[in-house]
Amino acid sequence: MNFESKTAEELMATENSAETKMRARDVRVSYGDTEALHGVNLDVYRNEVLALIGPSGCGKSTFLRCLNRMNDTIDICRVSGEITLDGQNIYERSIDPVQLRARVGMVFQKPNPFPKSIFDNVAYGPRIHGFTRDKEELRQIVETSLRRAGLWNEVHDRLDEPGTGLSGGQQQRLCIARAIAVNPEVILMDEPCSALDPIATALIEELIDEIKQSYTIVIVTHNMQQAARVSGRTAFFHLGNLVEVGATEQIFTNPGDEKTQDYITGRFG
Ligand SMILES: Nc1ncnc2c1ncn2[C@@H]1O[C@H](COP(=O)(O)OP(=O)(O)OP(=O)(O)O)[C@@H](O)[C@H]1O
Repeated sequence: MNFESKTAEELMATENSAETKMRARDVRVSYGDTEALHGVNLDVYRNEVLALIGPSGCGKSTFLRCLNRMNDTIDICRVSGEITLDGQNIYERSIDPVQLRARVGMVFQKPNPFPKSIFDNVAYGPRIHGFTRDKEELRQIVETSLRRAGLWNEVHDRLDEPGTGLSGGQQQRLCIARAIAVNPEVILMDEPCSALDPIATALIEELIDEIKQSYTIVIVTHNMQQAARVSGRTAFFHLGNLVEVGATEQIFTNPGDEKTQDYITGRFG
């Protein structure tokens, strides 16, 4: 059987298997009276890079924000359906969204370092979550996170300087270091390179390639070459629906749906 072309029933059957890190079932999202996502079923596998692609306004970012309840912060937004992380419904009352966002971190389109020093940007999460017993442990976490984000060599001698003083690409790597510092399991990236030049973009793509062994990554991108370069699977969204999901190579060379074909060949979007 083709692993990538499971029916909804077969997907349900895998719900508790170790390969599924996050599972979305019949996810509907409305902003006020307007439904933006019309019942999405999608699994995110452990340690994969999953790319979400599709024309502007199709609901990629809306879906991404469901995965760590960032939509909770939008007053008019309503989410229904079920999303699980390791089998647990993340919309249960008992789930603290702040704790959830430590497990499912997020990197935004525009680098958004806090108006704090480089050190404090990375130390912020471990401090508020009480991860460290002493200053040395915190320093270690900051160094490790900056190293993993490929930024240590550029900033180790100016950790006290403001994060906002770095270049755009460095700021984005700082934001990745900040996400990594709380030891997340999943990292959501919402067009993380759209504000960056090609060199800074290449560095972020290399970084994604390096860190994917340790994290599950879901990335929204408008750049199809980027999806092809960084992801193992790609999901194509259109007008609030998930049209298809499959191995990236298959989606880009032999998509199952005409709409996907039209999008990847530039006929719309
Ligand atoms: N905060 C919001 N308030 C009202 N409507 C919203 C809000 N955010 C998104 N929408 C609407 O939901 C739909 C999906 O938007 P979303 O940003 O998820 O799409 P997208 O595929 O990520 O688009 P893009 O590629 O342009 O970022 C759009 O019609 C958009 O106008």
